[in-house]
Amino acid sequence: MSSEFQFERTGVLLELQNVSVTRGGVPVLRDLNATVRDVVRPGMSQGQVVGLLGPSGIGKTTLFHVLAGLLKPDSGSVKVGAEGKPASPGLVGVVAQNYVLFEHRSVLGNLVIAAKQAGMTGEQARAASLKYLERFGLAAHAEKYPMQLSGGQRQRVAIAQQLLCSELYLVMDEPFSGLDVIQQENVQRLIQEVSQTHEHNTLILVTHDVSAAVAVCDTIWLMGRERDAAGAVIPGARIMEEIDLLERDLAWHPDIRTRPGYIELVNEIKGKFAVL
Ligand SMILES: Nc1ncnc2c1ncn2[C@@H]1O[C@H](COP(=O)(O)OP(=O)(O)OP(=O)(O)O)[C@@H](O)[C@H]1O
Repeated sequence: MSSEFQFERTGVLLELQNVSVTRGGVPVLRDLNATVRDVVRPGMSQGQVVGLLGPSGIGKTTLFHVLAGLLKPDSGSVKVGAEGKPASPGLVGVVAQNYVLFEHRSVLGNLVIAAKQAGMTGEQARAASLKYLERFGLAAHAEKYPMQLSGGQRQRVAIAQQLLCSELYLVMDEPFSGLDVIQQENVQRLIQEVSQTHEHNTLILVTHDVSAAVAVCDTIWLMGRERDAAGAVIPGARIMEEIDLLERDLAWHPDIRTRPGYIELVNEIKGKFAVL
């Protein structure tokens, strides 16, 4: 099936080339290759949402650190943006699972620091921060401290903060963890909104949650380990399969969870986990 939406995948925005990481003498990631291309949609500012999925212990967190520029691979490279710069903390925003914020500063203060870090003057930083607070439905909480926020509000502040201080590219660790279905749908909407604020915005979501990933992503990377001719597992994870949800017409639909093909794909991926 092909998408009912018009789109094209064009220039490379992220490239993992032969990335290998060994820990304690054991290969965790082995010669891993993957590419994110710019999704171009006529008349729309459309970003990219990639889900990084795999069974527990496969190496998702390790790859998350590599993508964030926080862990240098033993060999290979991660290049981001149209200019192919090496991934580094200033270029890549990181939304960790615990939504790290400065607890002794207000919500507005947290955002202003991030914006200044990106080189804005005080006045510009305040204006940009107020814009994000408005966009993320947080304007009424500007003067509150992080401990006075709900989990969902903290997550929105953390995303806004990272959007303010990094260029075009966010990695998020387990954004759906511990949420009920309604909260998941709110986060799903927020992710879609963020991905549509700038054409080059790319979000990479590291998650265990297959249903949520299929609901929100345009591409899924499935991590797993290869087997040798005798059937023995070869140490070190690779990206075994890239699933294009645009081609399957399973992206950008607000009613995705009820569309034909959605449940089938969720089950197909869960079935693959067992053998990865
Ligand atoms: N600092 C470390 N030293 C040695 N081994 C490590 C280290 N960090 C991770 N590992 C090993 O690397 C492998 C991958 O771990 P990682 O945390 O990346 O997996 P994961 O897919 O994120 O797991 P989960 O889904 O359970 O969080 C595991 O076998 C783990 O034991």
